[in-house]
Amino acid sequence: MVLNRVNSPEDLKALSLEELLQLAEEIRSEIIRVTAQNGGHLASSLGAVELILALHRVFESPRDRLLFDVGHQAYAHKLVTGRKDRFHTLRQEGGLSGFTKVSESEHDAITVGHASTSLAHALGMTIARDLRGESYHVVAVIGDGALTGGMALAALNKIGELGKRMLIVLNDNEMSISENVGALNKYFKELQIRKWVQDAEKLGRQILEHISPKLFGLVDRAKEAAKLLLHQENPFYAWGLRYVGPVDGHDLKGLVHTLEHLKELDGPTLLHVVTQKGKGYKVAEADPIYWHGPPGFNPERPEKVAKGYSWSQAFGDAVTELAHLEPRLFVLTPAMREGSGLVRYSLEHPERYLDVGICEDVAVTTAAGMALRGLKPIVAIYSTFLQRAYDQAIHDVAIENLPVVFAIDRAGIVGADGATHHGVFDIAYLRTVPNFQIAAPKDALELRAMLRKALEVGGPVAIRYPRDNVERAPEGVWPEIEWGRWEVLKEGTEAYILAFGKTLRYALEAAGNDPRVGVVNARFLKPLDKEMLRSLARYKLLTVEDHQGMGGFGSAVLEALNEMGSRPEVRILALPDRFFEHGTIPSLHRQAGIDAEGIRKALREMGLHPAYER
Ligand SMILES: CC(=O)c1sc(CCOP(=O)(O)OP(=O)(O)O)c(C)[n+]1Cc1cnc(C)nc1N
Ligand SMILES: [Mg+2]
Repeated sequence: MVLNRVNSPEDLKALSLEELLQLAEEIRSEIIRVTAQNGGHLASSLGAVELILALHRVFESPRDRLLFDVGHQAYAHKLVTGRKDRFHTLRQEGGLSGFTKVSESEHDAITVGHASTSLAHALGMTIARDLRGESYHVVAVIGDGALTGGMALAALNKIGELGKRMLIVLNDNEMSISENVGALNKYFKELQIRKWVQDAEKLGRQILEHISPKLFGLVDRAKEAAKLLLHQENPFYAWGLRYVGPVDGHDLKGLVHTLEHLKELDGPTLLHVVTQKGKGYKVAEADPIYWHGPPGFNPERPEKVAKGYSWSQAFGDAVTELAHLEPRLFVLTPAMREGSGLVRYSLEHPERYLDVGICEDVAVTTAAGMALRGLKPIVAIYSTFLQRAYDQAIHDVAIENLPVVFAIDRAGIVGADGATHHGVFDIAYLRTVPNFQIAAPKDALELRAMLRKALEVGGPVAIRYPRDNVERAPEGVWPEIEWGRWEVLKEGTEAYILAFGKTLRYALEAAGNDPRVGVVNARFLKPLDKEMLRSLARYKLLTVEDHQGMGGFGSAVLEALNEMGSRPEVRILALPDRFFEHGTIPSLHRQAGIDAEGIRKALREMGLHPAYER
């Protein structure tokens, strides 16, 4: 096993080409083995194996800084930078992160999980390097999907202007999670046609050199002139970059040769490599969408695992039906068609569906444009990724009180993707924005009711729901809902648990059949149901939410009680002021004290000991 002899990137330098090729295969097997047991970003990491080995062969990490955009394709990087013995802990609680993470290794140049940040990071590093008179290399690997992000393109603009030495490697596999979108993506495809031209040219060159070196010189000069013409419209030239490629991203020998050459060049260079997402694992090559991030699987007989019916699917089914009832409805996604449950919708309503690419800011402001011209847009977006469009939500939607619905998926702790992906800030960052209304349904029926009503109430409405399974609601059923009204699910004589969203299940479990403890489905956070809150102010109150405590649902309840001059005993159960790493959702909820056990503990502390303890 070659991998056994690799404990740092330094060890790659001593390997022969055959050993490097052997190492690539061993790394592929290890990625498959561990992802099969832990789940993870399989296809992206399989596609980047040769590229990562070539980079570590040519550059000297950690002196040279290798940046991986999103960081989900970097499993090979982890394996050759001293973490192979811990690789089996990938994405497990207390184990290796599924992305690169500065605090995890000196070889991890940036902490990532959100896309399109690598180029601005690289820009900053080259400025720091030059200002401090240092001379290391800065290399940023960015996928074709991540390059659809506005901050990547804006950083390119600056990189090209400053002209500082750096290498940008565009890892082009024509895929985001779904098929990639955008004009640049189309252009890359054309360039790849040129790749076949290059291959033919290479063959022609060999023949010519064999026949007549003179003739070869003539043709070579003609080719250079043509190339200049052909490349004129190459946008990377307009961005002030040297463009090289496209080259085969799985040709380890060719990559090493090219990188050795590019390493010597000054200024910013973009190397366009063409890879196959899922390379080396038939099922992942055939279906890079499912195998982008599969849950565990049997590596010998890899089959798709049928997941339960999720909130995302409940949302997708609801909007697919709703579009038949409301012709002005339009659904937008920032590159998360599968994740947001929109495959069915996109097939049934292609003319009212838009994947803008990995650019949440564009999704929100495009929706604002649609709303200004009479459509009823719904932006389907993960809580964590909505953070990328906060100003757009305020500046382009809320100020004019536009009718844009935000279907916020993955609201709350999300599990193995960890701190970069937990959706635990959206209540705080939306609640303070005038005109925004915020709700959280208790089940799929209530989600349908809220979505339909949200299209009528006007103004920006955020409906948040968790990463979880949910009981399917019958098609065609659209229950009524009293907008802004909470729902008492269980009466109590001494205390009430006010639960927002997913934690309602924990509240009901904790209250059990204790007659002293009532439970409220506090499904509207803005507007808060102040009438019911006033009526409950004579009881002890316990709020519980899957969100940061600061600025969350509990804060809103306290502010409202203060406004009405009520001073009941109130306890807030929410996430403490720290980041939560990767782990299972139940375990992280337990750590945060917002699960049924945490609620029981809080009730005891409020003097409501369970009967068996009295
Ligand atoms: C992991 C994750 O959350 C990924 S990986 C990915 C596709 C990246 O495509 P790229 O071409 O860059 O890489 P490839 O997989 O190698 O093809 C997306 C959209 N996401 C979700 C996502 C959405 N929006 C933002 C801002 N960041 C992320 N990470
Ligand atoms: Mg890609």
